[in-house]
Amino acid sequence: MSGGVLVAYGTTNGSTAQIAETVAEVLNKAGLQAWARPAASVASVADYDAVVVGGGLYAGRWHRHARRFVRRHHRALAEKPLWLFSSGPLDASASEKDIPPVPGVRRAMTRLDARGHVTFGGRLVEGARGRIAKMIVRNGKGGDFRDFARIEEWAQGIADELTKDATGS
Ligand SMILES: Cc1cc2nc3c(=O)[nH]c(=O)nc-3n(C[C@H](O)[C@H](O)[C@H](O)COP(=O)(O)O)c2cc1C
Repeated sequence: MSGGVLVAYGTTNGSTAQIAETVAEVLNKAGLQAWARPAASVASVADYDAVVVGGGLYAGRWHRHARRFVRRHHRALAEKPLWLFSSGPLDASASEKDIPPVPGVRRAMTRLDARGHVTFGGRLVEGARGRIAKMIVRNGKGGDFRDFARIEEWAQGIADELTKDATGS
């Protein structure tokens, strides 16, 4: 590994960004170079050895910046080790069972031959942007359902796989 790992994310209220930062931190601690970046800010993925893409879920779809990212860079992504994650459910379900990718993300996985996908719980708290978001919080249905132990464990799996690729062992 020389070019490092890009962890690109699409977020509205910042919680997916924090998941991406955590993934990058675990990869860095494992001795890989990794950077978490907003998906909309990435001009090219050519210089990275591997990519992780994450998006918050909105109305059954990935955040539009994550969708655009995989569309725009699909040729290059198809050639690299790639993992995807989604962040959404505002309950404990994502910690209790494996939640499959939404249809659009499943299609991206197949097209790009992604190595894995996981759905993490989401977060929606006071100050969230948007009318519906505010309504959900006001009705007491918000909260922080991100499971950082699970996020770290998933990221460690990526680190192990990339290290194995690099050493050939
Ligand atoms: C308008 C709206 C629609 C949402 N739709 C979904 C959904 O379809 N599936 C889901 O699991 N979570 C859904 N959520 C929850 C968000 O995905 C969750 O809050 C997530 O953590 C947001 O990520 P972000 O903070 O990075 O933007 C929705 C939230 C809002 C406000």
